[in-house]
Amino acid sequence: MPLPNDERVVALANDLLAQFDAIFGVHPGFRAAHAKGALMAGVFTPSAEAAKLSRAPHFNQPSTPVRVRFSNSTGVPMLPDNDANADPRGMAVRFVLGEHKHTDIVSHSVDAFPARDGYEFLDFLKAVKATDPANFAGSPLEAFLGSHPAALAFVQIPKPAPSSFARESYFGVTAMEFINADGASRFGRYRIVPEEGNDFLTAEQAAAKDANFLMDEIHARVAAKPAKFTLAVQLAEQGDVVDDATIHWPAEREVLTLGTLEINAVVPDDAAEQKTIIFDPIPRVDGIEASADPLLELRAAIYLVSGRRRRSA
Ligand code: HEM
Repeated sequence: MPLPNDERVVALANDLLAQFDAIFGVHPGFRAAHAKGALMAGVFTPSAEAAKLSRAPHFNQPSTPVRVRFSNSTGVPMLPDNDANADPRGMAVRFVLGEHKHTDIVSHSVDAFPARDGYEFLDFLKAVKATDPANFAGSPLEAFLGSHPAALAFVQIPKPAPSSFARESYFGVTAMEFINADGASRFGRYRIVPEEGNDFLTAEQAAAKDANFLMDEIHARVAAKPAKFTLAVQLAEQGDVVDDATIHWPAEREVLTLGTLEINAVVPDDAAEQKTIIFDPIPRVDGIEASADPLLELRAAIYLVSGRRRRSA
């Protein structure tokens, strides 16, 4: 997972990291975003259709071990699981293809993102930091949302707390390019859907929960029986915009099942492994390429910078 060659991307990643620090505080040894999480182990089994879409190894071999990290939003490591700022939740998946060989999916629980690129996201974060929620009228955030419809739509999407990390759906948001053994290519966006279906809490139910209810629940659930998800991909048609995460494709686009994720074990040295593992939004595997969405290269840079800082703390 190298840093991009483009110095502007690396500089932007550092500016964004500084902005996360300004909003959430610096918490050595933790992620600058999605700081609180739980790391699990499991296995991915592909569907027969997966190999027709992509020649990537995990879509063509019988099964592949995975690491899965569920997380709360924000860079606050002790954030209560029932805090309204803990949504969207995160789900990061690593397909372990060999020693030092892997490919990842980094997804969250809304099918949207507030900004088209990192510069716009930085402006959004600056407006958040400069705004007192108690005095929203006339604030920098009100002005930003008034002139950025995708950001307004993102903040207005309901984000109820799930009853379990295993009762929530997760979305890759940015498009990837899938290439099969014949060289045929299709663009698509990942979605990860729980086998037991979505289940959300009302605000009153969430308020009655304790601060670690989701972390405790997923540990207990996985110790008792596997948590299962369907990995799917929404496929773009000719002419769909594939390099802008703020533009949605029509709901009727085909959704292809790629396989089943079965999470069946708690990682013994959870805290230490969470500190070490750095998920990568760019696939870096034969058969799946990053689209030209500018969020991808930028995210790869900031996850690496944030991850190296965490490891050295
Ligand atoms: C400009 C856009 C974005 C920025 C600047 C950003 C920033 C960050 C940072 C700094 C981290 C911590 C990385 C680490 O220390 O390992 C992180 C983690 C994460 N982000 Fe983003 N992010 C962006 C977009 C997104 C999008 C579009 C999604 C969902 C599709 C997403 C989902 C996540 C998740 C799930 C994690 C936790 C990964 C883990 O468990 O290690 N982010 N993000």
